Amino acid sequence: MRDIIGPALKLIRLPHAEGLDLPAYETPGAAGMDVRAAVTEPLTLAPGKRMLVPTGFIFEIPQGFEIQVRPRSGLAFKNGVTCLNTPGTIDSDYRGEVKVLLVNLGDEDFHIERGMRIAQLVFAPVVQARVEEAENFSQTARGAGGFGSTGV
Ligand SMILES: O=c1ccn([C@H]2C[C@H](O)[C@@H](COP(=O)(O)OP(=O)(O)OP(=O)(O)O)O2)c(=O)[nH]1
Ligand SMILES: [Mg+2]
Repeated sequence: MRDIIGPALKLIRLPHAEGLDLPAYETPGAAGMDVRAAVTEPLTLAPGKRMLVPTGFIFEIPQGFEIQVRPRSGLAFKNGVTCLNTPGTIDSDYRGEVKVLLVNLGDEDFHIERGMRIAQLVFAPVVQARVEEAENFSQTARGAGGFGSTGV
C-alpha cells in the first residue's frame, strides 16, 4: 500500500464487516475513500424509497476534522441512486457505525449486494466558529445583494 501523507484515521471493524475491504482510495489522487455495503443479504431499494445502509466501520476522527459521506457519481448517473442527505456529516465525536442514507431517484429497483461500493468518505478539516451576537457589521459593496444580484 502506498504511503499516504495525512493524519491517521483509526477505525474499528464490526462483526458484520468481516471479510470486507477497508474503505480505500481507488486511485492515488482520489478525494474520497470508497466504502462498501456491509449487508448480510442483498437488499432491494425500490424507486422513490430510501434506506440506511451499514458500512460496518466505526471511525475515530481526530478533533478538527470531519468525514463527509458523498454519493458516487456512477451510481447516480447509471441508477439514480444517491445519498439523500449529501454530504452526510460524520462528527469527530461520533462513535457509532457510519451508515449511508441511500435514496433511489431512478425508475428501477436497485439491488444492494454485500461489498458493493455505495458511497465515498471525504476526510476534511473543519473549524468551529465562536458565535458572537452583534449589533452591526462592517459595510461591503455587495451588501445584502444575492441570488443573481451581480447579473448573468
Ligand atoms: O450520512 C450520515 C450522516 C450521519 N451519520 C451519523 C454520524 C453523525 O455524527 C451522526 C449525526 O449526524 P447529523 O448531525 O447529520 O444528524 P442529526 O439529525 O443532527 O443527529 P444528531 O442529533 O445525532 O446530531 O449520525 C451517519 O452515520 N451517516
Ligand atoms: Mg447533528
